[in-house]
Amino acid sequence: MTKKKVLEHITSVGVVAVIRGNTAEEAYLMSKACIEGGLDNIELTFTTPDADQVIRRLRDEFKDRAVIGAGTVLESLTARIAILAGAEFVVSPSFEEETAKLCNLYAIPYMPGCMTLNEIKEAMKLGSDVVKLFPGSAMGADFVKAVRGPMPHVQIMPTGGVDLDNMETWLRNGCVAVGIGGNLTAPAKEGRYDLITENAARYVAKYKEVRAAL
Ligand SMILES: O=C(O)C(=O)C[C@H](O)[C@H](O)COP(=O)(O)O
Repeated sequence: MTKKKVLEHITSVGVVAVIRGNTAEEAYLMSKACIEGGLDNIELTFTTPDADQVIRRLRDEFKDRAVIGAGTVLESLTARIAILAGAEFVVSPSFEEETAKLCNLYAIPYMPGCMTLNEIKEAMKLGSDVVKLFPGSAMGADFVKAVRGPMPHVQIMPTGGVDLDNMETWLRNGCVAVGIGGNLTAPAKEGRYDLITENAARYVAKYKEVRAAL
């Protein structure tokens, strides 16, 4: 998929599943459960053991059904490994210039975590079409509304503490998408992947409902 199509897909589904597995198998099963629930933007984080192999496995199995990216990419070497494994987008908890350049070189969307206007500006100057607000819970949805005053063109995706209850406020304040980890995948602790599928379907439906009302 082209960079443009990946970004369109992320912002049209509006929800990114942040997958942080204790094992590679758990991360694979979490991702599969989300895709089965219609949440087909998968951010496979690099705290997961053998994350690159999980990305490759997901790409092989779901390449026509889902967009598979990499999360918790702390530096450009990890970004390159992720891209070689098939990652179609790259997410970091902070902004990292070398990673931005590397992603641009391979035409891969880079969504870095930003907490200040200067970080957002630097990320956009280096080609990030969507910036992640992280940790979203520490900043709050009012931050997004305020930033979009002077910068109405900025596309923000909050991550960290987003759930089914506060998602609407984030979207109403101007976010283009949200990233959701723990609140989506918690049932994996009891091996209840069926509940992850249900959660995923709820998040996708909620996004559609809120977007239609905006
Ligand atoms: O490391 C990254 O690149 C990340 O994307 C961090 C994640 O956004 C959060 O770990 C998800 O936070 P929760 O939804 O509260 O579980």
